[in-house]
Amino acid sequence: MLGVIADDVTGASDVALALRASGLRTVLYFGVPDADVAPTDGCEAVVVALKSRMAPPPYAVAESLGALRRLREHGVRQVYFKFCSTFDSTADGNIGPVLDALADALDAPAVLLTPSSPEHGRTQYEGQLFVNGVPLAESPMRHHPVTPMTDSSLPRLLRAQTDRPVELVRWGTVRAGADAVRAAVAEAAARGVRYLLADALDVDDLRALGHAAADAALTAGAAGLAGGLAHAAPGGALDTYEEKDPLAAWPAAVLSGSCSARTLQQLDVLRAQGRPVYRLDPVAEPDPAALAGRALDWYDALPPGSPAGAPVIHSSVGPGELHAVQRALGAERAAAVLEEATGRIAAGLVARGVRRVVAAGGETSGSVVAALGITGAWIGRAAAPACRGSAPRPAPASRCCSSPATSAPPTSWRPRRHRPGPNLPGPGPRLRKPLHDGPRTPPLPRPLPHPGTTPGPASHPRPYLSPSRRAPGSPGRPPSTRHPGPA
Ligand SMILES: Nc1ncnc2c1ncn2[C@@H]1O[C@H](COP(=O)(O)OP(=O)(O)O)[C@@H](O)[C@H]1O
Ligand SMILES: O=C(O)[C@@H](O)C(=O)COP(=O)(O)O
Repeated sequence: MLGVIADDVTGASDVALALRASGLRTVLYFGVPDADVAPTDGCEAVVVALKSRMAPPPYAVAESLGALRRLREHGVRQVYFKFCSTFDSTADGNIGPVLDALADALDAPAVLLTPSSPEHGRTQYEGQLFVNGVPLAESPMRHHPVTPMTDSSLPRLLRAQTDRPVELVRWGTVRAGADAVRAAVAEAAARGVRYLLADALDVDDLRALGHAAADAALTAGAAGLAGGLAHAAPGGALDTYEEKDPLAAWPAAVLSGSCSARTLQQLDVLRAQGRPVYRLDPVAEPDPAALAGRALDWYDALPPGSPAGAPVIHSSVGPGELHAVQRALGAERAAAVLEEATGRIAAGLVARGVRRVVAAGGETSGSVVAALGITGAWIGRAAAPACRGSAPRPAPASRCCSSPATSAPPTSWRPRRHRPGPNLPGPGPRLRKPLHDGPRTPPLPRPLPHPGTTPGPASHPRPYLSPSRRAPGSPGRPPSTRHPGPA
């Protein structure tokens, strides 16, 4: 069984989707599963979503090792560390430190890795990372609010984060197939090389790499290589999806904290459709609870039965406005205020009857999932490229987390009509069984208390919020909101 440790929520759902699309019955946990949960019953792949991408390295390492321990207790022998296809990180980490810790724990001699994910427009050639054909440092990722990427050289980026030797597996070797890659890895490992960044331009390259790493204890990368590994994995028999659409017809809302170029395009489309749109302004109101309160007041004032479509609450802005906010509040504080406020808004919307939350942004989705107390999910069909539907437990809302970086251009995406909170009937539709996977699907996992939280169904993963990222007086985590009816 394959175990995946992912550094954020959207990355985790991205990789889970890649595994599911390759036919592996895949379960996704938000946070490290509790010790007495048997997440592997009936699963061929288990994904643990952490919120460690932007945390201090020691926290990211500890969380990743906690996830590894739990996965191993449940029979996982092969581990994939999922990081972002745009290598989102700082010079301190967290990709290098987490790789080092996992490689030591698994006694992995040399680790094959690549952020290449051609399905999402990411390719690696001669160790350079391209985003839709543009070098990473020239792509919109250079403006990321927290991890701006200003270098396209993957060896240079990784070497800044680890002392261990890093080399490339060049495209010619990858193209020569799995045996050639295996030989190159063995030869490099014998010379003491520890990380091999593999070029990959298309799905055939990723499959060659997946087959080459089929027996490796540790492999790493984005969703692309995970798909290659799944292709090489035994099992993979789950080839049909139930046709039911779990996301249809329930009250919906869109929450966006991503400032990616793609998200801004998507928001433009929603505005052009005439949807009610509310922008969070953390400079005008830096208290997360009050900021959330203002947004919920706006939501409550929407006319009942508005045909305009699902309302949108966002903080997404282009680079100019982003820098203005960050100058006023500091980048970390702005992010912390907005993440906490967005979690509170998600909880408030669910309390008002919203049952479908579309969340844009990895950190943002992490806050939403934590605030809603969603602890695990079976993976369903992609609602759109890089936009995942899942059936969560406990189930205050169905959700769909979108990775702005990898999601589809905004063409026809159209959440259903908005039905405002005050006039809603009681509980929304219930999820009677895991969606999509049909009769062979095992029962959903029990709720997963995060280490350090009170065990039991009311607890949920605690996202990382360092004291410096918390707004003054903020508890660091919004209160959990329970579904008004049974899950
Ligand atoms: N207007 C804003 N000003 C400052 N920071 C912002 C603003 N809007 C969003 N952010 C922060 O930027 C970060 C975006 O990260 P994330 O949600 O992971 O999106 P992405 O998937 O695009 O990386 C979050 O921490 C979010 O709170
Ligand atoms: O690999 C990717 O690009 C995605 O799976 C991913 O990690 C998305 O992160 P966000 O852009 O923060 O949503």
